[in-house]
Amino acid sequence: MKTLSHRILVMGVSGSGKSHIGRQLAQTVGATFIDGDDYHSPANVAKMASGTPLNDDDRSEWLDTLAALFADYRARDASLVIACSGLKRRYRDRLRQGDSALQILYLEGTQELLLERLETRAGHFFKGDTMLASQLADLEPPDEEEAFNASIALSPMQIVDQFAATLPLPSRTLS
Ligand SMILES: Nc1ncnc2c1ncn2[C@@H]1O[C@H](COP(=O)(O)OP(=O)(O)O)[C@@H](O)[C@H]1O
Ligand SMILES: O=C(O)[C@H](O)[C@@H](O)[C@H](O)[C@H](O)COP(=O)(O)O
Repeated sequence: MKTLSHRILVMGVSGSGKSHIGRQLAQTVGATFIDGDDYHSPANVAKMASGTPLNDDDRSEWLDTLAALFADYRARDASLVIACSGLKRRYRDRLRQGDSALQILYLEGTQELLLERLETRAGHFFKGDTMLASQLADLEPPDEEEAFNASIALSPMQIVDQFAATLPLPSRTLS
């Protein structure tokens, strides 16, 4: 009996709600939650904390580590939600590794609302409007083929419920 499992990427710029909503989504669909930021190297964290945006090279090993986690859970038919900025299309293709079943939730918001969210968030290494501007500059928004797009003006549960409704039921078993 094959059980449907999910691999889900929650993407967006800093402050879009990836960690907060990704955690709630994982609970809703019965998946493990991994915050991609926990896998940044100390050098990357120090670089961002100093106000210097990451570049493609900085992100390379980090993306491969997260891609390996998706592949491991897929091989075990286990459900996983990863919160990861996934700013560029080629980053998301790297995380997907040809897994057409990988689902993407894209959290979209205005720069004003994003800044407001970053200001309300305490004790995070990622700060400042220049850093957010660099993220928005790097962002290649997915189209509707690639991702489900949710406005961060909605409540976390509204976003989770809307996205979860698009998924095949994870508990349904297939004979
Ligand atoms: N939909 C939402 N509505 C209101 N506040 C939110 C929403 N999503 C996230 N937040 C809050 O916004 C801040 C940034 O969320 P976070 O998950 O840290 O974003 P990211 O991981 O994308 O940087 C946190 O204080 C979080 O509690
Ligand atoms: O790709 C990047 O430049 C980083 O991953 C960045 O997008 C990420 O957002 C920061 O690590 C801050 O973490 P939060 O997104 O949780 O604010």
